[in-house]
Amino acid sequence: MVKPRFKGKSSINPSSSSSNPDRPKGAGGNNMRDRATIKRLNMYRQKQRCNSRGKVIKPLQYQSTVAPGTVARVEPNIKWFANTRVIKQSSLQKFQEEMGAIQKDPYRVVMRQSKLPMSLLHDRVKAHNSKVHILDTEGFETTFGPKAQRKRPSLMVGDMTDLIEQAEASALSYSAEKDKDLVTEDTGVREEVREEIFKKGQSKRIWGELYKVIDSSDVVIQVLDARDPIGTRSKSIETYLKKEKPWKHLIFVLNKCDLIPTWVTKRWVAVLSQEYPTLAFHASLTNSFGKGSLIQLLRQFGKLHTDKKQISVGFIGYPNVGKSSVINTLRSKKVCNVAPLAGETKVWQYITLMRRIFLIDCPGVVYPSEDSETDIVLKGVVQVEKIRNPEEHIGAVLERAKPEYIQKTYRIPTWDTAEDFLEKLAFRTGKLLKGGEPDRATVSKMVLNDWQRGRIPFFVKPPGPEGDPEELLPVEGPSQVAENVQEEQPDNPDATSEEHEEQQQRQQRQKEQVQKILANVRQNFGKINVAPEFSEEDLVPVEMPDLDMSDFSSSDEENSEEEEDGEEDGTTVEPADGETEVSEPTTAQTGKANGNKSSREVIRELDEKIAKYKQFLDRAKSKRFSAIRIPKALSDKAFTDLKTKQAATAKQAQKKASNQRSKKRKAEEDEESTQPDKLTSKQRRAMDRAKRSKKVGVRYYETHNVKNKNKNRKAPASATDGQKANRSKH
Ligand SMILES: Nc1nc2c(ncn2[C@@H]2O[C@H](COP(=O)(O)OP(=O)(O)OP(=O)(O)O)[C@@H](O)[C@H]2O)c(=O)[nH]1
Repeated sequence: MVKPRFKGKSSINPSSSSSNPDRPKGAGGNNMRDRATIKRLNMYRQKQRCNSRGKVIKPLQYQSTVAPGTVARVEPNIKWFANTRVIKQSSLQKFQEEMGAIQKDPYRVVMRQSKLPMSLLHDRVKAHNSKVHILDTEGFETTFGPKAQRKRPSLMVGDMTDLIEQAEASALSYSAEKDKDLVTEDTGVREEVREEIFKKGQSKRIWGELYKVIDSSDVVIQVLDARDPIGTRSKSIETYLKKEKPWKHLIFVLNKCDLIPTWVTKRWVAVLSQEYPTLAFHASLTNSFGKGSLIQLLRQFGKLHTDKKQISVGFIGYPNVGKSSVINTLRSKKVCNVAPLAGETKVWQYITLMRRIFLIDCPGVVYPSEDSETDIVLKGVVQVEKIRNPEEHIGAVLERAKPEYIQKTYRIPTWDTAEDFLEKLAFRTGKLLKGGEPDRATVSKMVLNDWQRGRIPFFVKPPGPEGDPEELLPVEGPSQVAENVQEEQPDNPDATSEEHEEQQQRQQRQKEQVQKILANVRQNFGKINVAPEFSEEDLVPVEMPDLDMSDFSSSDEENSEEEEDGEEDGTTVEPADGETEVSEPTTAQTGKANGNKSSREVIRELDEKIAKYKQFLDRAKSKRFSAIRIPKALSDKAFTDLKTKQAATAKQAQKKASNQRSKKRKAEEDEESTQPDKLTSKQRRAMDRAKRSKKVGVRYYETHNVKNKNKNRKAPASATDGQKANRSKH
């Protein structure tokens, strides 16, 4: 009987295909691929098969999964045990004893510790509460005795009573509100996470930019908003500069002085000068204030660093305080982008002011503080368009600004609440939604924009009672700063007395230099053009020492002088600019000078001055300047003085003119008698006209009398021309 053949599927593939790893030997000739190569090649070639619905029906090799619960076996491999060494207990003990002895011996060293199983030397499991065996390694005498050499831990207290006192003091000063670790009952109410827009100016990148600017600057200028100098000031950066970079000069620039009354500027300058040199500033390309003083100050600082090729001046400060605007004002052109939106400056940038002075603009930085969202909005850090609920901040605006300013700005006489105010404003301005509903959001944005751009008069009152600040707060800036300079010098205990003396002398010299620099910078605040109209209540008369006609054209003069100053020649010019208090010609002096001039020149000068004065007043009216508050008596005096002077000079001029006229007439008559008879009357008139110097009214006659005008055109330009024409006719 024939044995039945095995009908099941054989695991060995008998085919002689080159892709068959099981193919019989010699089927592919002598140069046959081995089994492993064929398997690898097959692996590369394989493709996953899916059904029409995209479900995998044949996974790739090595990607197949087995059903859960399937018992799979892993092939044991000798390689798993390759790195394991087995050691007998007796060998381990020997190792521990011998190595332990060597390790304890201070005169011997265990070499190649990383190659040896050093962990076997120590107990694997250490007791959690194991004692510190100090006495195992050190003797009692050197550890605890009176001759103890062991370092003591530095404790906050010396003895028990100290500890008790301290504990009592800290218990008294404890406040549950500040305790971050206090476990409180969860009421389910959570503070809403601050929106991203309120974190503007606080990013790591911006702080990085700030430190880059500080590191690169020799003089750091902190620009403050005059409306709220303390709110836009960073004490932390000041302390950082004082501690870490004491050799850098820090100055405050109180910008936007045009938005606050002059007495407030004066007072803030006095207050802030007690800590750092402070300058009032109004950034504007056409009507600036403080530019001359600042340039002058920078030049003087440049002189202090004669060892350097140039000095860099970094402008730091809160967003939107006007850092870029100050730089543009100093350069008298737009070199930095400026916008009423915070965060316009994105990265630091270098600007050359002069050959030896570079300016660095820095993005605005928001310093860590406890400011609420409303505070942040009102300081102008957030773009109004991005605020989700602008209505929420209107209450604060109405609280901070005086009602009369709000009434004047928006022409709304009364309101009860912020909502009521918004409704009334929406109706007044026609900002209505469908169905006549007031559009509170739009109106709120409008108010916030006005606030940020300084259209609503507002300022934080400086400390101290109202009045002339100079009487109340003596400006101690220079001496104070000089003291700071002295303080900032690091102590050097090893220095010899000679070195010490030298150091002191150097300090003294530096002190004197800084004092001299700051003594030069005195500003005449009377020249600030204050834009908003403040009420009488907010205005305190400020003394204006040099109130002369020239004051009204100050900005132009100042600019021109500064341009001279700002020449890139690097030479130093002694301080002399319009708004710094340099002695200006008094009226008496000008009067004296006038005496030497001809009356016509005097009249022209006076006319020019009157024109300038008129122009200034027109500008003031159109911009609704409360401007320089000139005490009425003073302005009346200035006017009457001017009028009498003008009248006197006019009379003089008239007299002289009539004298001259009669003289001229005589001369003409004489001339006429000597003239040749040949000339016709027409020619004579033409000659006369050519000879005669132009008088007032001549031009009017020429241009308005059409008949004469035509004649004039036809007439030859000069007598000689006329003669030539005649000759050619003949
Ligand atoms: N009234 C008035 N406005 C000013 C003055 N200086 C700057 N501004 C305005 O303030 C706004 C902000 O000025 P920027 O120079 O862009 O301020 P910034 O500090 O550089 O702002 P960031 O780029 O955010 O750091 C602009 O709309 C300026 O016109 C000033 O002296 N008076």
